Amino acid sequence: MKALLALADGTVFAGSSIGAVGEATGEVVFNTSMTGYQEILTDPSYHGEIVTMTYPQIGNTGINLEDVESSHPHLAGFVVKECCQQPSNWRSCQTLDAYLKEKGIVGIEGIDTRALVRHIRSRGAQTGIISSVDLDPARLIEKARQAPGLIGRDLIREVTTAAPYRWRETPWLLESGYGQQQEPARFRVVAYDFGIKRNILRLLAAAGCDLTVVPATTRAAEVLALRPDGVFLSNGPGDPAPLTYAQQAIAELLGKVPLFGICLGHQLLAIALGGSTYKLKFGHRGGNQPVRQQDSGRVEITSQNHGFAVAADSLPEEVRITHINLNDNTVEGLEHPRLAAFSVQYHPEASPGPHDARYLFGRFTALMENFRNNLNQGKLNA
Ligand SMILES: NC(=O)CC[C@H](N)C(=O)O
Repeated sequence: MKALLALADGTVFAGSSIGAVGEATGEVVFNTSMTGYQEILTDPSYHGEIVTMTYPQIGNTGINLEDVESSHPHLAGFVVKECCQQPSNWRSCQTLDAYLKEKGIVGIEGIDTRALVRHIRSRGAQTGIISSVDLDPARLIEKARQAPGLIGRDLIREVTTAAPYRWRETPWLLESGYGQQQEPARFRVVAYDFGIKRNILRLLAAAGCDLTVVPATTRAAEVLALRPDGVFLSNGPGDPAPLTYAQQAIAELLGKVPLFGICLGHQLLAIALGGSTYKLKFGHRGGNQPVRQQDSGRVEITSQNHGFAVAADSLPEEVRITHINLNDNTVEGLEHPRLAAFSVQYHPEASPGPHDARYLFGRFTALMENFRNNLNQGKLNA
């Protein structure tokens, strides 16, 4: 069945429908990961986005029941060059196409994804529409123009948990699959769910954190009432700027409890510290983004998925920029030593991607340990 992808600037690509028959609008972005499409589909940070995979064949290993980062796909639409109809993998139980159909995700294949990505890189990310029900280019371009962009919208309320829950699952092992936390946890951690990826929770559980996941709108006082040793600020979709309730909660937690943020959590922490964010031309999405640790000069290859970034010159003096992106020198990590808070723009949990940055989970537990010791010695008065 025929399908079209139309961009707000009037560019139209013709291809074939995959997944659900229908129409979907969102910001058209691209991800350069060669694999990991299941994790990408189910990463809640893609809510509101139409994701184009630059790797030409997607779906080769099918769909399994395990490699998911949340309960279901969140992205608005999916664009591939070729959707593999004969997957081969010992865990595969479904084709990508059947999965997208079952989950109601509209997709398109058979377009020149290289031309699309080059277009986005030169013109910038913009809204677009995939349709397999309306094939009139002019009408689709108009619908793409009418569709809301990402700026100024609160998307985290649409993906956050309705109620708090506990988490004990640990990372996947080849011999035994996902594990369960065994030893008594050393740290009580409250994790804000702005659209949290499960592998973050698994790695925190493996690092010895007793986890309570709370809705995005939870107030600081409610978090402190749980007497946490640390608070984690998750990844999530959309623009951090309009999320004033989350910024306020973080500002109230600063100095009272150690904080660790990833991606949207990093952006919200920066705003709570007095900084600001801006929209990148086309963002960073993929598994090979080089990031330099400013202290050691070491380079990590990182997994990333973001369209907004922290403005370096907006940060107050006490905030240290700890990591920078070597492709475009944007801020990739920061810390406020006195207030025991740090964050990264990239994804140390990978899923999918390299594991270079897993040390950050250990940094969080060390920070909590230190904070606790200082409290016990009556040293901390921040
Ligand atoms: N993965 C994320 O948390 C993304 C953060 C934010 N939504 C951005 O696009 O910049």
